This record gives sequence, structure tokens and C-alpha cells, in this order.
Amino acid sequence: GGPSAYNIFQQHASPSHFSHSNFGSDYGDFSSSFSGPSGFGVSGESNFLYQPTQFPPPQTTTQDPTTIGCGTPPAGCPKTRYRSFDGTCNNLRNPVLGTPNTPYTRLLPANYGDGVMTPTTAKSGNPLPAARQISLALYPDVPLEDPIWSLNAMQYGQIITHDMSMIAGSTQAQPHQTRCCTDDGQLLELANIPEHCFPIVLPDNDPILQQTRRKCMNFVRTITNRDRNCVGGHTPAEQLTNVNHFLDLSIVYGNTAQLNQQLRQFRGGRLIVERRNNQEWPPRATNASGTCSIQSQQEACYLAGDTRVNQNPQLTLLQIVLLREHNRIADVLSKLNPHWDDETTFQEARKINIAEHQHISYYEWLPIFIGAENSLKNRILYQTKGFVNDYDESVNPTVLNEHATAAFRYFHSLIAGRLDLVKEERSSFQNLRLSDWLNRPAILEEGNNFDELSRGLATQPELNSDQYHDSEITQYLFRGNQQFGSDLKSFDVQRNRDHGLASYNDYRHFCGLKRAHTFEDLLDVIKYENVQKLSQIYESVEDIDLTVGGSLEAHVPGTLAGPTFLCILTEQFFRTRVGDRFWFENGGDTGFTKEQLNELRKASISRLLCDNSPNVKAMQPRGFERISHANAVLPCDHLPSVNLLLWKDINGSPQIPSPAHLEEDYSFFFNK
Ligand code: HEM
Repeated sequence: GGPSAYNIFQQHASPSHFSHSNFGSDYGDFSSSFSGPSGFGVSGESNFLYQPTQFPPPQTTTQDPTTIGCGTPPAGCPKTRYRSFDGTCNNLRNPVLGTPNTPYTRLLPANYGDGVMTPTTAKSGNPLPAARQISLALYPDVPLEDPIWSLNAMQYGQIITHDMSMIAGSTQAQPHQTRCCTDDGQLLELANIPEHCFPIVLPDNDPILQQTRRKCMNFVRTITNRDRNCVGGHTPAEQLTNVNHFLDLSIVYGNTAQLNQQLRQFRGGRLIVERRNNQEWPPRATNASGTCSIQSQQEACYLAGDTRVNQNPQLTLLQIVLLREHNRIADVLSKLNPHWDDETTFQEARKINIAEHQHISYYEWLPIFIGAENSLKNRILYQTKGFVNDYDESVNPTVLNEHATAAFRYFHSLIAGRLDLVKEERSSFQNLRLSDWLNRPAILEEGNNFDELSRGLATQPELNSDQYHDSEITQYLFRGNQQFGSDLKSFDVQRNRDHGLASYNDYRHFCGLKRAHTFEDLLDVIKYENVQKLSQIYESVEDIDLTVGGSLEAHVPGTLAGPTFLCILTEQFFRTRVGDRFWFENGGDTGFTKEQLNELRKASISRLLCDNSPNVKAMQPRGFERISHANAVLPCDHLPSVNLLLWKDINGSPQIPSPAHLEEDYSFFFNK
């Protein structure tokens, strides 16, 4: 390696260029460029905060009403302290902002091959080096474990991801219905390739090709606002995401009111569950054989707020934990407030569950990934016992394409190919091979697997955040019964080009590093060996994909990412917080009382697992961190918990419990 890379890198160690005033200024203010009218009125008499006539003009030009459009403006915005399921009316200036089927946004203009929609090419006009070749050369399987962080940290990251975005047109689990290769993995004749295909071609030295003779991996382009006729002419395509953009547990509650209806029991504020083996499980998916890789009709395949719920066992486990947490909260609220109707109990439980999730995501998870100091400096985290009223309706909460397609996917490197089953005394006695259990969640219901995988999450290390990737995801992903499968890293590189992201060099510049004129200029943040490989793979330093360059940078100390990805992640998590009118720390009509807020700040991933994995009786306090002397396993009831007694109400309004009521005798609750 080149030690000089690290010396120069030290100059960039302080993330001072992440100050928000810098973002967007060079490139037009993306964070406040809303198309809607600037003024809006709140009518005191009306039940609506926002009148339909005040809506901005629809984003569409020639929208085809038979397709799901690029965001449908609501008929009006009711006055309510609860968020909508689809995110409409979160932003009252533009109520469609952050809703499903709307485009991602970008920090830098797109770089399509034709300037409008075709995948990115090299500056010379040649095709870029094959995605799979890059994956084989730069992302091999070198199993280095993270010395500090548990697999839980990786897994909660995927929960956060799924809460915020999902490229339109893919299932991210099952093989796509559009087939861009022949059934036996050969390239189709040009004339026979279906629309939207962008197949991944395997190079001759490919181990999969050599053993199976497959030459082609399926890859279907993401649906864009041009495909849906929301824009036309020469407007560059923008990809659509089909979930709402807010960090609001839509993975549990659904992204539309319709789906939410299917998930609710409409009794006691609860979500539908099925009881088996004395545990609560999600309801069954309606189309189990189409959704999961099940081997019999009896095998479990779940329905949840997010279609990816069954993708891998640990993801499903956390989804179930969050579902059970809702019902646990709803049951306590029903006991405390028997006069509340189903709707009030449901919405209050949902509100508490979302607040716990936002707290865990930001205060427990985020500092590990983007650094505590960086987060505090950029007004993403606050050290306070008060409210944080930082909502800013001019901040766009939309997910950044650069974040979802490149920066956040860097953490695919943390995925472990084996999932440990761990006993209560923390011995691991068996493990599951990841590729055996993708889209087969029934494994969670066997024996004590749920508890054992739950402990495994907190006990097993995640893999290092580095350029190495477990072959379970680069050779065997979604292999089903086959010997080999797909390659997530090839997907990530190909997706970068499908979405036409600007080059790594452009983002270096945007994020405050020096623009590189030669490959050697990359040595400021990328080690010599990798710069050498890049120079062999790419024709020009200008051609390096953001996904690739960003993933090779040395980390900013105290974080799990290099400076370019850190800059993008920081910008995203700022927007996700400050652009959310219902952020849990905001005071006022949409928030909690200060006492309730400070209870919610006691929520933790460890307590969440304790409370919802029936035979897990002990956990280390910091569940994203591996067990150590400084983070030893403790009985669950030694871990702080959110005291729901503060939600007892006798005024008929769930908002403002008077402190006097808290002195009542609630012994029934403590004895529960
Ligand atoms: C076992 C764990 C995981 C598996 C099997 C997995 C698999 C996948 C797959 C198949 C896709 C779609 C790829 C494409 O077609 O472009 C995807 C997208 C993505 N993944 Fe993962 N992933 C995992 C964990 C994670 C983690 C830990 C993170 C981050 C902390 C993450 C972040 C993302 C992001 C940001 C996307 C794009 C989301 C979007 O559609 O907007 N994933 N992942």
C-alpha cells in the first residue's frame, strides 16, 4: 500500500466541509427549490391546514392516468397530530413531497450516456468497464470481522434503508419478471431484448461462467418519471422510489392507507398477528409462492408494510420485533386508557413506536456510521433534555439518488454470510448459510431460532466496512436451488450507471476534496494498490463510478465511511431529520410532552430485542456494539425502558397528560 495516501488523507480528516451552508450552493439550492407557491395560509376555522387550491401544480406534464404517477397530490391536508401513511401533508407547502412513486432527488445533475436517459458511458463514448469485472477485481471475499460493532448494526442499517427508499420496478428479492438473459444464462439477441434491460455480462475469467457457462446476469433498469410520462421532452430521467421517503416505520405500517387497512386488526389499536408457539407472527402474504421461495404451501411467508420483509432472516426478525413492539405498546395503552377507541390507541402506539425507531436510528446507530462529532456539528444530533424545534419546511426530505444508489450501499460490505445461532449464555452452536434462507422466513419459527438469531444479531460481529464482500452476496445471492446466484456488488455498480450518477470525481469536488486530474491525484484518499487497479480498469480518472471510487476511500476517523460517502450520508440524514414535520423531538401539536420525550430517549435496540424475543433474558446495554467488559450482558430489566405510564390520560386527549395523574397508583402495571 502507499503510506502517502494516508498522510495526505489526514488533512481531510476533519469533516469541516460538511457544514450545511456549503451544500447545494454551487449547484443551485436543491434543498429549497420547491415548485409550489411560497405562501400558504392556515385557516383557523377549517379542519384542513391546507386547502386543495393552494397545492402546487402537479409535477406531471403528460401523465397517463392508467399508470401509477409521480406522486398524487392529496385532496387536502387534515389537521392532525398523526402522520399519514404515505407521507402526504408532511410538508404543507408541497404536500406530495416525500410520498411513494415520486423521484429521488440529486446533489449533482445526471450523467446519462445520451444526456437524457441511457446508462452512463466513458467520457470517450466507449462502454464503461464491465460491472462484474469491477466486482471481481475490487470486491473479493476477505472475511475480516469488525472489531467493535455487532451484526445488529448492519441489520438495523437495512431496516433504515427499507424505511426510506425502494427503486421502482424491482422486488429486491425474487427474480425480476422481465428476463434480460436466456433461461440458461446466455445473452439474448439484440432484437429480442425486452425494454428496460441492461444485462450484466460475465467476463471470461469469471468463476461462475467457468463453472456454469452462464454469461449473463439479469438486470432490469429502474422505472423513471419518463417511463411514467411524468416528464417529457429532453428532461433527464429521474428514477422513482415506491415507498415514502420519511423515516417513519412504513416498513411496519405500510406506505399507503390501503395497505395499512390490511395490516390492522381494528381492535385495541393492534396490528394483525397470528399466534403460533405462544409467539406473535406477521400475517401471511396473499401470494406466498410468488413472494417467497417456499417449498410447500404451508411454509410461512409474511405480509408486512414493506414487500422486502422476507428477504433475509435477520431482516425479517427485526421487522417482527418492530411489529411486536407496536402491539406491546398498544396493549399497555389500552390498559392505561380503556376509554380510547381503536384508532386513538393505534395512532398513539404507532407514534411511540416511530419515536423509538427514530431515536435508535439517530442517537444509537448513526453516530457509529457517520460519527458523533460529525453529527453534532452538522445539527443532526443534539445533546439536550429539551425539545429540538429544527423543522424547516424549505428542507427537502426526498431521498438522494446518490445516497440510495451509491453511498448507503457501501454498507453491503458489512453483511456476514453465516448467521450465528446463540444460546442464552452466549455460546454459538450452529449457523445458517445466508443464501440458503433468502426469502424463506419459516426458519424463524423453528425451535428456538427466533431467540437464538436475536442473540446472534447482538453477539456476532458484522464484517468490516471495507472493500471486501462476503461471497454469499457476490456469488450466491438469491441462488435458490442453484449452485450459484447473482452478485450484489455488480448490481450496485450497474445501478449507479442505470441511474446515471455523476462521476466520483464530480462528487469529490462537490464534497470538498480536490478534483483529480490524474489517477495519482486519488492517492490523497485511496491507497496505492487500489489506485493502480483503478488505472488498469478505467480509461480515464473522470470515468470512475461514484459507487466504486467512494468505496475505496480511507475512512474519516470515528466513522465507517470515506469523506465523499460521508458527505452524502451526512446530507441525507440532515434532510431526513430537519425535513420531517413529525420528527419525534419537535414540540408542539405534532409532538410529545417533554416528560414523554425524555422517556422515549431511553429506547434502545437492546431493550427492543429483550422486550420482543420471548426467551432473551439478558443483553448488553449497547446492542450495536459487540459484547465486552465495557459492554457486558445484563439482565433485561436492568436496561432502561420507556415508561408508558406517561401516556395515561384522563382528559380525553392523549396529548398532554397532567403531571398530577402520574402520581396515581399504577401497581397493576408494574405487576404485569
Ligand atoms: C443481508 C443483507 C442485505 C441484502 C441481501 C441486500 C440486498 C439488496 C438488494 C438485492 C438490493 C437491490 C439491488 C439492485 O437491484 O439495485 C439492495 C439495495 C439496497 N441496499 Fe441492500 N442488502 C442488504 C443489506 C443492506 C444494508 C446493511 C444496507 C445499508 C446499511 C443496505 C443498503 C441498500 C440500499 C441503500 C439499497 C438501495 C435502496 C433503494 O432501492 O433505494 N443493504 N440491497
